[in-house]
Amino acid sequence: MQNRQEKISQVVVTAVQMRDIEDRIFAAGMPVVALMEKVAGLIARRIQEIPPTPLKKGGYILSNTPFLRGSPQAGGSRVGILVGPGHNGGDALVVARELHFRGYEVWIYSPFSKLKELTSQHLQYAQSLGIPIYQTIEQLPNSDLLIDGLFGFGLERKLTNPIASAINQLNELSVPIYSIDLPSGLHTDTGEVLGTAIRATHTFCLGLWKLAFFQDQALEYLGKAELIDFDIPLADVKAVLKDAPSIRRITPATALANLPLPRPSVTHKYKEGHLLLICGSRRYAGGAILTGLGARASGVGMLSIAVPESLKSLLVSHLPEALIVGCPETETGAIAQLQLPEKTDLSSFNAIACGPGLTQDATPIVQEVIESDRPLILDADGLNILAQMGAIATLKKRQAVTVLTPHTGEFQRLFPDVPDAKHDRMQAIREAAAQSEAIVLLKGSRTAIANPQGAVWIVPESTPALARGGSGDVLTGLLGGLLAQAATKEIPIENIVATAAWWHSQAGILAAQERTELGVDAFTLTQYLIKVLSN
Ligand SMILES: NC(=O)C1=CN([C@@H]2O[C@H](COP(=O)(O)OP(=O)(O)OC[C@H]3O[C@@H](n4cnc5c(N)ncnc54)[C@H](O)[C@@H]3O)[C@@H](O)[C@H]2O)[C@H](O)CC1
Ligand SMILES: [K+]
Repeated sequence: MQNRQEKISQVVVTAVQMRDIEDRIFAAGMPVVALMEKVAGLIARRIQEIPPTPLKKGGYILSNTPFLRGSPQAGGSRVGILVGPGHNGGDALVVARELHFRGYEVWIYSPFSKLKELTSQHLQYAQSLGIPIYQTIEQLPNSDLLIDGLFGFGLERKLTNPIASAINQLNELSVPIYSIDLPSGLHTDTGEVLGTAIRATHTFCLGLWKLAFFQDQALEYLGKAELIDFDIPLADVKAVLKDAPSIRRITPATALANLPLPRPSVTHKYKEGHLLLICGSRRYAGGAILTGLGARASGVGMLSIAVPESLKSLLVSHLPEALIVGCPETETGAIAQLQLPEKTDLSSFNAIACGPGLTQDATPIVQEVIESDRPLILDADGLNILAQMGAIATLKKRQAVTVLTPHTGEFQRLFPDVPDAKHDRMQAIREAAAQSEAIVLLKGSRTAIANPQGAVWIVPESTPALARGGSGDVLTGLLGGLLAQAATKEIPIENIVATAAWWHSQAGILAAQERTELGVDAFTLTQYLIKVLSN
């Protein structure tokens, strides 16, 4: 049985779901005022614990501000608290009061004339304590740290002046900003910037992860994100989420539950999955090698790689364990025809992964594998060819599972009529998966996966080091190898896809830690896959 904390860390909610969960807690008797006190108390404690971080703006380290280190009086830590009209502002005011009593030099910026009742009471008390309160941005004294409690999940509309311009000016200060719940100005679900938004160095997400934390467009505003768990009962989470298609963060515990894939002590290579990779062309030979090396790391029992004849010896030298199938090639050096060894046809394989480096000249091969009854991963040119065939109609005819692994550009070519993936990635992949009846893995800073039933899995951490040619080929091979093995082991395919995406990101993170972000070329990445498991 997973413990409560692990379960909570997998949940991702929308603003409406969060409000419904909160309402159940209040209806059950928890006083609003007590919950705010508890939540803000936890935030205040975390603020005092966090070591000073170098402030990065535009990629440059500006200063190493010694705020909140050691005795606040000695450090002279000055903390500015930004207070909005709702309960996000109320949280901020409780933090202000706590830090004031811990000896910090606190001031409050409260630009709104109308506040919710509880927020207004906390402001009144702060004033009675002698904490200075300012209404306009021009009056604000210097500070070592800002706490952003302007808006939380209650932000409904675009920010306008004067608050929008105040936020822009605050962002310009070379001062770290810690946001409460989420950076003010971000849409809680889409992560869209509503006019403007606070650029936080650190964000305390309250209670449950909100969807915005995994939307690419929000990432540069969030800084370092952490969950403040304030003991939301699991029963309330379940009660609210039961009918909604679930969105889950892939945690180390969930991914590692499948890794390495279980292998009985008595087995043989064909029982541990047989993967067929179809990849490469004279023009793109490296893609085939990288896909093969990704598959190697998966531990797949048997690996066959179909490439144009002229690439055969190259592939053999890089992957001596694989069966390299040299195929007749077009004048341009693409695979012209799949020529599998005698007594072998596509039904000999547990899974097929097709696409990296093929070029569009390999269209007949892609059509052939789509028509097969094998579990299939399509990537790169496999996706471009599918887009030309009409993705939705073509995929709906398949009998076996299909996994698509597009980046945003490929996604738009595949699904031109699905709402823009740049606006709301989760919604876009959900619709694409539902319409095509395929599993859709959308690559990005936070890769997300949807199944046709509407469930979504999110890779919660990654590294920009993976934004590099060939890194997707490695994922395709890895995923293919896992899928071929899973076909023999009754593990749900979605779990395998999520596991592969998590593993790939973790290898990037580990490689970047050891070699810097610049040192993670795709070949190096393949060498870190096993290290993720053996570390
Ligand atoms: N999740 C929990 O269980 C807890 C949440 N807490 C905190 O409360 C906020 C949500 O509070 P709420 O009052 O509902 O909303 P906000 O503070 O985000 O602000 C809404 C407030 O702002 C007005 N408004 C909305 N859009 C605009 C706009 N564009 N311009 C101006 N004003 C706007 C709106 O009318 C409301 O008055 C949550 O994030 C947590 O921080 C609890 O404290 C603890 C439990
Ligand atoms: K906020």
